Parts: sequence; C-alpha cells; structure tokens
Amino acid sequence: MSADTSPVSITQKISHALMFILLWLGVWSIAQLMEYTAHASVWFPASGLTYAALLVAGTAAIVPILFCAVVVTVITCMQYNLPLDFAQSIQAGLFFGCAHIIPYWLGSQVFLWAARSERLSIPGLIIMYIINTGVASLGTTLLVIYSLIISNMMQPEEFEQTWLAFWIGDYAGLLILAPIFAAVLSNKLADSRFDLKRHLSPNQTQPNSFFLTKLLVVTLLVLFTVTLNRFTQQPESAFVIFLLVIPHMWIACTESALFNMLSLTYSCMMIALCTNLFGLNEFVLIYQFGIIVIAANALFGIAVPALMADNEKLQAIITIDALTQTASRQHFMQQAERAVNRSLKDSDPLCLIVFDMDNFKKINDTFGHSVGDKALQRVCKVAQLSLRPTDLLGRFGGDEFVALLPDSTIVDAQQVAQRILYSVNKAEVAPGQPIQCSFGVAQLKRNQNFTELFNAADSALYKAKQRGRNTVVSEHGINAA
Ligand SMILES: Nc1nc2c(ncn2[C@@H]2O[C@H](COP(=O)(O)OP(=O)(O)OP(=O)(O)O)[C@@H](O)[C@H]2O)c(=O)[nH]1
Repeated sequence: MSADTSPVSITQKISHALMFILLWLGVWSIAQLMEYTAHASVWFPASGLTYAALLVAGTAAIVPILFCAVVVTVITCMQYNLPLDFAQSIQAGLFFGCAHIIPYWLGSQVFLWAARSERLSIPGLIIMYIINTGVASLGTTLLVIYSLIISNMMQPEEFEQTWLAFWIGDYAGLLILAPIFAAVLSNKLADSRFDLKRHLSPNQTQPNSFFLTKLLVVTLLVLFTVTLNRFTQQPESAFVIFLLVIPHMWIACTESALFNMLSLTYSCMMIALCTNLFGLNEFVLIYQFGIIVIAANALFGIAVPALMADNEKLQAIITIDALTQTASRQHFMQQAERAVNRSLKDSDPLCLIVFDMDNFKKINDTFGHSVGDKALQRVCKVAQLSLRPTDLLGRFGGDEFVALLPDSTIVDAQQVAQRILYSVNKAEVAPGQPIQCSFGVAQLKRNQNFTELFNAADSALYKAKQRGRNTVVSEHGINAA
C-alpha cells in the first residue's frame, strides 16, 4: 500500500516545490520592475508569497524558497556587478534565504496557532495579522540587511537609508498579498495547513455592482495624486494618496474579501508603477506608508461583511424558534406588546389563541423524540396555513404555541382555532394516531396588557384540557361550535 502511495506523494511534493519556485521567481521578477533604489522596492510581493507558503505548506516550502533566494542572489550579484565569485554569491544567497525565511516562519506559525485556537474573533485575528506581519517583516528586514552586509553585498553605512524603505516594502507585500497567496495555495495543496475560507465568510467569485466604478475612482485618484506630485514636486501633494482610504473602505464594506484583496493589489501595483513612471522616487516613502495605512484599513473592512452575516445569524437565532421556524417566545412577546398598544390606541379588536398538543409526552414516549419533533413541526405548518400573513405564530416552549390575531374579534379567533384543530386532527403521528390539540381563545379588553390577555387565553386552554382535550374554549368558558 505504502509502496503505491509514496511515489505519488513524492511526485506531488516535487510538483509543489516546482510550483513554489516558479511562483516565487515570477513574483520576485515583478518586484524588480518596481525597485526604485538598490535592494528596496515600493513593495515586495515575494514576502507575501513566502509568508503564505510557510503558513499553508509549512516546512515543505523552506527548501524551494531557499533555492529561490540563492538564484536571485546570484542574479543580483551579476546585476550590480558585485565583487563576489560564484561560491561567495551562493553562500550570500543561503544567508539571505535564512534571514528571509526565519522571521516569516516564526510569524506564520504564531498566526497559524492563533487561527487554529479559534480564541480570536475575526477583527481580533486581523489585528493579530497586522501586528504579526509588521513584526515579522521588521525581523526579516534587519536580518536580511545584516546578511547582505556580512556577504559584502551592502555597505554598513547604507543601513540607515535602506532599512525603513526595505521594511515598509516587505510589510506592504505581506499585508496585501499573503492572504491572496494563502487562498490560492490552500486551494492547490491537498494537505494545506491553513484554510482562509474557514475564517472568512465564503468568498463570492463575482464582484458586486459598481465594482468597476470603484476601481475607476481608485485609478483616477492615483493618477491625480502622481500628476499633482509631479508638477508641484512637493511632499504635501504626495499625501493626497491617503485619500485612497475612502474608495478602499467603500470596496471593503461592499465587496467580498477576495475582491477587497484584489483591488488592494491593483492599487499597490498602480502606485508602484506610477511612482516609477512619474519619477517620484524622492517621495516614495510617503506612497509606501500610504499603501500600508490603506491596506491595514481595508483589512479591517474585510471583517464588516463577516460581522454583518454573523449579526444576521444571531438575529435569526433570537427571533426564530429553530425547530418549528415560528417566532421565539422573546420575539413574540415584543411583537405582541406592540400590537396590544396599537390595538388599544386605534380601538381595533385583537385576539390571542394559546394552544397545546394533547398527551404529547405519550407521543414522545411511544414513538421517540424525533417523531415528537416532527409532530411539532407539522402542527406549526398546519396552523400557519390557517393564519393570515398579518397574524403571528410563536412557540412559547415545549408543545405550547400562541397565535396573535390583529383586527379579529373573539368569533373570528374561535373560527380560526377550529380550523387549525380540524387540520391538525387530519395529520397523523403514526397510522391511525391523529395529532390532537387543545385551544384557549381570548380578546383584548380596554386597559388590559399582554400578560392579562395571555392569562385569559391560558385559563381558557386549561378549561379545554379539563373538558377532555382536543377542543376550543373561549375565555368565557364557552366551547366553540
Ligand atoms: N420531541 C420533543 N419533545 C418536547 C420538546 N419540548 C418539550 N417536549 C416534551 O413535551 C412534553 C410535554 O409534556 P406535558 O407538558 O406533560 O404535556 P402533554 O403530555 O402534552 O400533556 P397535556 O398537555 O396535559 O395534554 C414533555 O415530555 C417534554 O419533554 C421538543 O422540542 N421536542
């Protein structure tokens, strides 16, 4: 068995490693296009890929990334004509690889632990992610610069002017791209250790309306900022880029997490390319900070649709009885109190029917709880068919139900109760075993409140039980015809 499966898993591992290598080198080449000074890009997408790969694939991602680190170091040595021979550049590549991987490995494992423990809410997890990636990218920055210095690829005095741009570039790549790469990789890998979809509400694969308009606003704002900055050559005009927070919050609050991240990637690519094209290297740190602030804000926005969906679920739990899909006791009481006030104010009649299944305990004991549950559901379905859309059916607990009938007199309500009883009797728990119910009906009087109305209907129900069950009794003790 293992002889059969191990070659497949080795093949899979090799194909995953090749995928990491191709993806990483591709992403690194894109970053090269956006490099505005030696060793520093406006943002560094490869950092996002490294973090995501370590998060999703764990140690399996280390060797391919290390290999890529060596390859890009050899290329960089040639690109900058650095005085390193081949063996030295390989050694420098290994140093760079370790310095790049170790902090991201630690950061991703801490994040994985937090996500798996499920102790943090989505906003909590996002805060944790923003801090975690910030610290990890700072750690990587310091270690990588140190590795470049000891490998003679960078002079110690270059540290001061490089570290901040280096850090922010890595941080931006991480903040924006790691979630996208994590989603792509966890889809591709069968043994993924992290599934982003579990933590966010299921992603829509289609954008919502006006998505293109939102992107157009983003595009115009970036173009406006870089044009203004180009003409004025003043740092003040570069700060206009922070206004991107507005369209990105609009996108974050109205689009799924996927389109939120894609639009952020689009903005960052645009900013990086435009600052290059418009020759704004002097102000690039402002743009980098703009990217970080916009991305961190938009990440919080991801939580909004998820929180709204959670809220809707909670609202449904509070207002609807899970078994019968009728109004919960709490919701029914709220609605009934409002209806009572309205009825008293407008002098409109209002009635309440309280009904309870007969010998329900026996049904449970004889046929089991699940048959009992089905009987409860059946009674509600049948009752609902006899009610108007303006009536409200609720479950007060166990096998006791209530129906509120606005604009109905006691005669109307008795007829409705009779109709329900008739339909309920036609339903069977088992062949030859019809469901039976007892009903109490009452009409609201002047100066009564809901509790008094309920007590009147409930004591009518008590009489119905005393009179042999399976009948309708009104508050005056009269059996309905
Ligand atoms: N299957 C099921 N049983 C429930 C549920 N909630 C309460 N019960 C049962 O409903 C039964 C209600 O029993 P009783 O209050 O004695 O009422 P009854 O047997 O209908 O007797 P009468 O009302 O006097 O006719 C209890 O056995 C509860 O365990 C539920 O959600 N599902």
